[in-house]
Amino acid sequence: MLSYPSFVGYSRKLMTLTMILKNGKMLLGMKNRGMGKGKWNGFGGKVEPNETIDDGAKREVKEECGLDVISMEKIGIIEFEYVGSKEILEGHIYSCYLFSGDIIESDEMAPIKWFKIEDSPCNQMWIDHKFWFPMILKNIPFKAHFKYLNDDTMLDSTIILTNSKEKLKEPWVNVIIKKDNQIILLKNFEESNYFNKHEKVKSGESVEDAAIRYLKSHYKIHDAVKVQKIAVVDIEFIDKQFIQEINVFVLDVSKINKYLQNEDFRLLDINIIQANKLWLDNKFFSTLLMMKPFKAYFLMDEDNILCSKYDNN
Ligand SMILES: COc1nc(N)nc2c1ncn2[C@H]1C[C@H](O)[C@@H](COP(=O)(O)OP(=O)(O)OP(=O)(O)O)O1
Repeated sequence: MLSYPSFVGYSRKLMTLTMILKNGKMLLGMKNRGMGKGKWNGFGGKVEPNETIDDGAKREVKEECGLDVISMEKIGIIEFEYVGSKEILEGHIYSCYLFSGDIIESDEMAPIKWFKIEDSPCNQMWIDHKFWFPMILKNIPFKAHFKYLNDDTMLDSTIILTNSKEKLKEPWVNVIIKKDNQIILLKNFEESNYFNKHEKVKSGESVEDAAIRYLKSHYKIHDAVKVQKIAVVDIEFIDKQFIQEINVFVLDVSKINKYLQNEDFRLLDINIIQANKLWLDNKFFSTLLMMKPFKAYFLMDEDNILCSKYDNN
């Protein structure tokens, strides 16, 4: 369901961006002019007409921070689009762990500093950085598109992993019980993200049967209970070889009390859920509670969402 935009009729400008890394740190320079002025970034710029993209990347590193690249690896290609422009900036993104020489600040980039990866100055960097940097660290090839309204407002992002052999899908279920304006959480719900734990679908079992099994194992429910499948959510972790397919069912018990007698659960107001960190993102619960079937896709690095897409058709 993850569709990637195409740019027929657009011109392209080739650019490079090299992230220099060493011992858990990355080298960043503060851009003092032109594109990205006032932002910390890796080193790079436009590819010149008579050079290869790799050579352009090495030249820019030398010009902007004085270092000679000994070896580098291209990890991703990012297409940057600005609303209203018919030019795509095609950024070739490299990692470099082997280099020589001394750091020399340039007119264009100063100061230049090593930052611990976990202390990167995110709020003074391009918004897109946090979405693709995990792939640089884990050496996972990717292709991405980021659509900007202006330098500080991103409207849309798409990331696809380009090395993925077709990943296998692993079906799971989850059942949300809704009572009026409240959601029922089981005692073992994930405190951090307000969601009951998912249950794996057994081999040969339908997702519908798994949903009923899930309900029966947690609540005293009537055999004839009707659950409604509302969402299929594909969750791809960048470093796992399978995609978790969560089939999310909803059981609305607003008018039926008998299912919920003597149970060990907690009721949570939807407004409270929406004001807090939710399972996945802010849009998920509100879309779910509209009760119209939808599909969603999330690309994750541990707990961080790198890309999310909804398909409500
Ligand atoms: C739009 O979002 C961007 N995100 C990120 N992470 N990086 C970006 C974005 N737009 C541009 N960049 C990078 C790509 C290049 O590394 C530099 C821009 O290079 P510049 O335009 O300064 O190119 P130069 O050839 O160095 O420019 P001069 O002609 O001034 O030498 O930023």
